[in-house]
Amino acid sequence: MQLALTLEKIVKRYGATTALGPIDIDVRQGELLTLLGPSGCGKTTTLHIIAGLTTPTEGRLLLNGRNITALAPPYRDIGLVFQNYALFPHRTIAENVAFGLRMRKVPKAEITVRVRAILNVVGLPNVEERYPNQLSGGQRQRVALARALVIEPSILLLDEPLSNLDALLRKKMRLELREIQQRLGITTVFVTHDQDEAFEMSDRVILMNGGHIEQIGSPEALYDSPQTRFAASFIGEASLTPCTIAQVRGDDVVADLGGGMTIPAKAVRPVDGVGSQALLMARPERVTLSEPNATDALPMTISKRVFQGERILFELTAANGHAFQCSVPSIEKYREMQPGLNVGAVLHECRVIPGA
Ligand SMILES: Nc1ncnc2c1ncn2[C@@H]1O[C@H](COP(=O)(O)OP(=O)(O)OP(=O)(O)O)[C@@H](O)[C@H]1O
Repeated sequence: MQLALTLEKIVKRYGATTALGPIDIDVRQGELLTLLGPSGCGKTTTLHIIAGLTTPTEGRLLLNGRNITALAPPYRDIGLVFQNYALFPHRTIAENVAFGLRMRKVPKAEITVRVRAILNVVGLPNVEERYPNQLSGGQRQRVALARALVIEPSILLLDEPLSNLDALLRKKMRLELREIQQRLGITTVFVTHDQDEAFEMSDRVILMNGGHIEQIGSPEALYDSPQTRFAASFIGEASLTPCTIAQVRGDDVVADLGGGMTIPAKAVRPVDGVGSQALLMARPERVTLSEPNATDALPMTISKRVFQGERILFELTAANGHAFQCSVPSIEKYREMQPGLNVGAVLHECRVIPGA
């Protein structure tokens, strides 16, 4: 595994307040790594430190093995795309895209060829002579991407690049962006607070919270094995219930939720043994409904029903008072189920987070 960029013990303090860190991040060659997390968690600060727009209070940055911590932004070999495009309004698209090449004193003839080529890559042939206000939001964002890519940077930084686009275009653009990133094989660090975007686009996701890293992993790993209460509640929908470990065999455990309710689950890391406290995570789409007395099913009552179009979300309440969410496809058999109905619920593929 080749590393493109390393953040070593990076800290950012404003006066007495630590906004970020210490954090360590390794960005692998060619991957798309996403910084995900709620507002104020430190995503932008991290990205700006990589770009050289913010100076870290402590720590080192290595780009392809070279220490760039003290290097000014233009010398960092980094392409940057912001959410507001930041195009020059009175310059043509060709001039906008050519900007970085002109700064680098690339010969004119070569600039023309490279600008045309990169506009083709982002799917915008024949717009060179237009001005930014003659393009749609999605097209402008592709111009901003072309401008960052034309200098052939070692690393591409994307700061919420899709957040100014409407929902439909956003969905289309994230697939396009990912496709371009993979085709070029360009190492990319992407900032978003949108989980769907992070999941669809990333090789790995860094979940941040309060200036520190909560968890790093593939989208699947984050979804399937959240390591903390925060990760379990931030990523996807989940019912989280305190439990006591009743049985342990490797990572297979039985969680005791009280009132005679026990549920088999997988521990996301070794538990502290029988009797230890943990958190049980059940994903709504992994709950199936059957008759109240079906084998293996837990007796519950539908306490709430939310019609969502494609799916129906039920809240189920067990006799011991614990509530669970259950998401089912919007088909006839479920449409008829209303609050007050007694059902049997099977909670599949539950996880146990030790000590959370
Ligand atoms: N110039 C500054 N002075 C003081 N504190 C700052 C400054 N810039 C950022 N912070 C603080 O640093 C923390 C991290 O901010 P940052 O902008 O990196 O968060 P973020 O995850 O990008 O949030 P958002 O999604 O809202 O952009 C926040 O608590 C913020 O208030």
